[in-house]
Amino acid sequence: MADITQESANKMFGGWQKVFSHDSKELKCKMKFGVYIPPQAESGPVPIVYWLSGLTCTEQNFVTKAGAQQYAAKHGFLVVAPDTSPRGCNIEGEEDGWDFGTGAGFYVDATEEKWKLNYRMCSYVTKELPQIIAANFKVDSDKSAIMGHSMGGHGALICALKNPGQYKSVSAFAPICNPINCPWGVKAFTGYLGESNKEAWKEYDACELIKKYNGPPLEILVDQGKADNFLTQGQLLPDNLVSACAASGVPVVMRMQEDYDHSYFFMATFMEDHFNHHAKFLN
Ligand SMILES: N[C@@H](CCC(=O)N[C@@H](CS)C(=O)NCC(=O)O)C(=O)O
Repeated sequence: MADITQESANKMFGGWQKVFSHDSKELKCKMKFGVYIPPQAESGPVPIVYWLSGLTCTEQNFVTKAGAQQYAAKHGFLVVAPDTSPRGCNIEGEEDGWDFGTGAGFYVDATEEKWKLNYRMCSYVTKELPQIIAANFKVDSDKSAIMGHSMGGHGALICALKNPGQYKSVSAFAPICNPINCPWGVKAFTGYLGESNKEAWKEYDACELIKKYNGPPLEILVDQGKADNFLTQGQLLPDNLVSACAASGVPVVMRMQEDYDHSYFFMATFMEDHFNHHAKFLN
């Protein structure tokens, strides 16, 4: 294995849940990521599913709480779960809040002076990490999918929309659908991309990117809990995604789930459906 260090390994559903660390060239710091290696990887290259987590998460939240490994084992998918931001870069203000800086990279490549050296999560997820996975695991990179939760749901949508063809399918749980119009997104984009450059903001907004998407057909699956406190606070704006998809002819299945909240309990409940969705395009 080149350039990555195994931090942990646990046998699970016939495969292995592992965590690796490495020195990221994009982020210029040490990063960790989780990899579930399904039993099928012993006999040949397998498809890859990338998972992007939400605010405050590390690579651990998905690994320990989503219950996804059983479905990855069933379908034979390698599942990669990176951290949500650079860590320990000693940038002034990095640790001041839970919705900006550490744990809140927002999957953008920052352009503001203070952040632009390290906060390059878009390039990390779509370029550096896929290269590392291809170099170190028995995978078929042409068969990649991406999914995520909340800030990571936003990340999954924009990664798929900005890189036509790189991901065969995309899905999300409670994604931040329209960050340029919600408080979390406005705070993050102001900080990372600058207050005045609204055109740059649009390059990281799923509702804006859908308007100009011109790649292979994408069928988006979204689950959203109706009892999600961040839905009521206007952070997620799923209706805006449905409208943007309708206007652009991009198919989206938006499932509003009665009584479910924003947590991993909600996601674990519907995780199997998301893996079945990706299996339609990866197998
Ligand atoms: N910072 C708030 C909320 C943060 C939050 O809900 N984060 C979501 C993603 S937006 C999450 O996945 N948290 C970690 C977990 O539930 O394991 C808190 O800690 O109460």
